[in-house]
Amino acid sequence: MEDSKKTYKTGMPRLLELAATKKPLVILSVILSSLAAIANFIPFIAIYFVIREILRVWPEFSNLNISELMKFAYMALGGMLLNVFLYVSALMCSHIAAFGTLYELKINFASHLAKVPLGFHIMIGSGKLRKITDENIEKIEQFIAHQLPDIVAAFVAPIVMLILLLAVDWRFGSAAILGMAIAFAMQILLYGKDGAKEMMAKYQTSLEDMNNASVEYIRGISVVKAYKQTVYSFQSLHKTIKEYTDMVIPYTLSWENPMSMYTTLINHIYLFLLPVGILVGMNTTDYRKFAITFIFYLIFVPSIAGVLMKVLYVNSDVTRIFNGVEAMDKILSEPELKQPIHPKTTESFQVTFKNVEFSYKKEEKIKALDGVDFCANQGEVTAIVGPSGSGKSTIAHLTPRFFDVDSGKILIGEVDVRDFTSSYLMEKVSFVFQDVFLFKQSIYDNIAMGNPNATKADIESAAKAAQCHEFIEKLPNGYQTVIGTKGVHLSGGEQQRLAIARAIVKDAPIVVLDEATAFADPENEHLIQKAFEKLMKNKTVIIIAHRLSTVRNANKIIVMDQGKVIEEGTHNDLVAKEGKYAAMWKTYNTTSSWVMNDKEA
Ligand SMILES: Nc1ncnc2c1ncn2[C@@H]1O[C@H](COP(=O)(O)OP(=O)(O)OP(=O)(O)O)[C@@H](O)[C@H]1O
Repeated sequence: MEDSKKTYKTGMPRLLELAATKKPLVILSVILSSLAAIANFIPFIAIYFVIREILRVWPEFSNLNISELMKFAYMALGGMLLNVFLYVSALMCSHIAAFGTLYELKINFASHLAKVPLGFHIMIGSGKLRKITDENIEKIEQFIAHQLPDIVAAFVAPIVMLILLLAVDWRFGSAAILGMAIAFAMQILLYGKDGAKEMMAKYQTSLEDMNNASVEYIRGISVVKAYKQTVYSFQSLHKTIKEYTDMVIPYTLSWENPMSMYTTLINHIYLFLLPVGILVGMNTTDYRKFAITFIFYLIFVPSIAGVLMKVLYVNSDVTRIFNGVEAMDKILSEPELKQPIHPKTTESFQVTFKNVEFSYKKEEKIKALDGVDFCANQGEVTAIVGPSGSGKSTIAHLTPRFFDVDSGKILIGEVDVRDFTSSYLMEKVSFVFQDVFLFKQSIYDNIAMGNPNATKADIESAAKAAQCHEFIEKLPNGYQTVIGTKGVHLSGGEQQRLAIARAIVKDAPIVVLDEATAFADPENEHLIQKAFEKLMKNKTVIIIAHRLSTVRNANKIIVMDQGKVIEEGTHNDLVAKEGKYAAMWKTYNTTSSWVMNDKEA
C-alpha cells in the first residue's frame, strides 16, 4: 500500500541518478567526451613544435626541415579530426542513452499518473501536466544528450590545460593559472551571489506566466472577440509581459557589470603573461628557448577563454534543468491511490453516501460536502440537483473514487469503495461527463474503449442504442473514420452520444452522468434522452443535471445546498413540500414559459 509522499534527491545528484538509468552508455559517452577534450589540445602541441622548429633555424629559414613541419601539420590535422570523431561518438552514445532514459521516464511518469487518484488530474489540469511531460522531461533528455558530456569536457579541459601550462614552463604557466583562478573565483561569486538562484527561479516563473497568458489569449481569441473583450484580455496579457519586463531588466542589468568583467578577464589572460615574460626575458641567456615558450603561451593562453565560457554556460544550463526536474519530481512524489490489502467484490450495486465530508483544499477547510447522506438504489435513477457550487459534481467525482472522502464513507452494496481495487471499481462504474474526451482514433476504437472484449455486433448495437449509428454511417469511412482527421467534425451532441455508446458497451452496473445534456439542442437532447434510456436500464444511475425537465422522472431527487442534502424525495413529493426544490421548479417553469413566449413573440 502506498501512502506517504516519495522523496527524491535534488540538484546534480538527482540528475546523475536519472542519467544512471543507462549507466554503461553514459560512462562511455563521458570517457569519449573527455578524450575529445584532450585531443582538442593536440593542435596546440603541434603548434609548439612548429614554433620550436622555426626558431631552431632562425634566421636561416632555408634550413627548415619541411618534412618535419609536415609531420606537425598532420599531427594538428589528426588531432582536430580525432577530436571531432571522439566528440561525435560521445554524442551518439549520450543521445542513445538519453532517448532510452526519456522513454523510461515517460513510461514511469505515465504509469504513475495512472495510479494517482483521478482527482489529481482535475486539480492540476491537463495543460500543466502536458507542459511538465513535454518540456521538463525533454530537458532531462537534453541534459543527458548534450550537457553531461559537455560538463565533463568542461572540467577535463581545464585540468589538461593546467598540466600543459605547467609542463612547458611553470613560470608562464603559473601566470596564466593565476588569471584562470581569478576568473573561476568570479564565476563562483556570480552564481553564489545573494539571491542568484531565487532570481533564476523567479525569472523562470515569470517567463512561464507570460507564456501561459499568451497561449490563453490566442486560444480564447474567438471568445474574446465575440464578447468584445479585446482590450480587457489584452490587458491581462500586457500585465504579464510588463511583470516579465520589470523583473528581467533589473535582473539582466545586475549581471551586466560582473559578466563584462568576467568576459574581459578571460579574454585577456595573456596580459598576466606580459610582466612574467619581461621578467623572464630580462634574466635569460637562452633567448631562443625563451622565444619558443613565450610565443607558445601567447598563442595557447587565449584559447582558455573558450574553455572557461563553456564552463559558465554549462553552469547556467544546468540550473535551468534543475527547475524542470523539480517540477517533474513534485508530480512523481504525489501519493498513489491506496489499494486495499484484502480487496473485496460485491454482487449488489446500490450506492450509499454515509455522512460524507470532503474538501478540495484541506488547508482552507472549505467543505465541498458536509455530512452528505443518501442512497441511490439499484435499478433506479437518483438525480442530484441544487444551485451552482452546492456539491453536485463532487458527488459524481467521489463515487468512482476520483478523490477519497475526508470522513464518512461511500458504499457500493455493503462494501466501502476503498476496499475495491481501482480496476474493479472502474469496471463497475461508467461515467459520462459533460466534456467528452474522444481519442484521435477510429470511431470504432473510441466506442470499443468501453470494453476491449466487445464484438463488432456489440459496438454497432451500442451505437444504435446511443442514436449514433445513423451519423456514423454517413461519415466517409463509417466506423473506421478517424476522429479529428480532415473534414471530420462531430457536433457536441454527437460526441456525447458516442460517449454514451462507449458507456453502453462497457455495461457497468453503476452509471454516473454529470450534466451530460447541458450543451445539447432540443433535437439532440431528445436523441440523448433516448440513448440514456438504454444506458440506464436496470442500473444504479446517479444523474447530475441543471435542467429540471431531465430529472423530473427520476425515482429519487436529492436537493443539495452548500454541501448538504436539504431535501430528498420524488418530484411530486418535493413540489408538494414547497421547499427549495418547489421554488427551483417554479423558477424553472417561469423561465421556460418565458422562453416559449419570447419565441412566439
Ligand atoms: N477543483 C476544485 N478545487 C477547489 N475547489 C473546488 C474544485 N471543484 C469544486 N470546488 C468547490 O467545491 C464546491 C462544490 O463544487 P461542485 O463543483 O461540486 O458544485 P456543483 O454543484 O457541481 O456546481 P456547478 O453546478 O456549478 O457545477 C464549490 O465551492 C467549488 O468552488
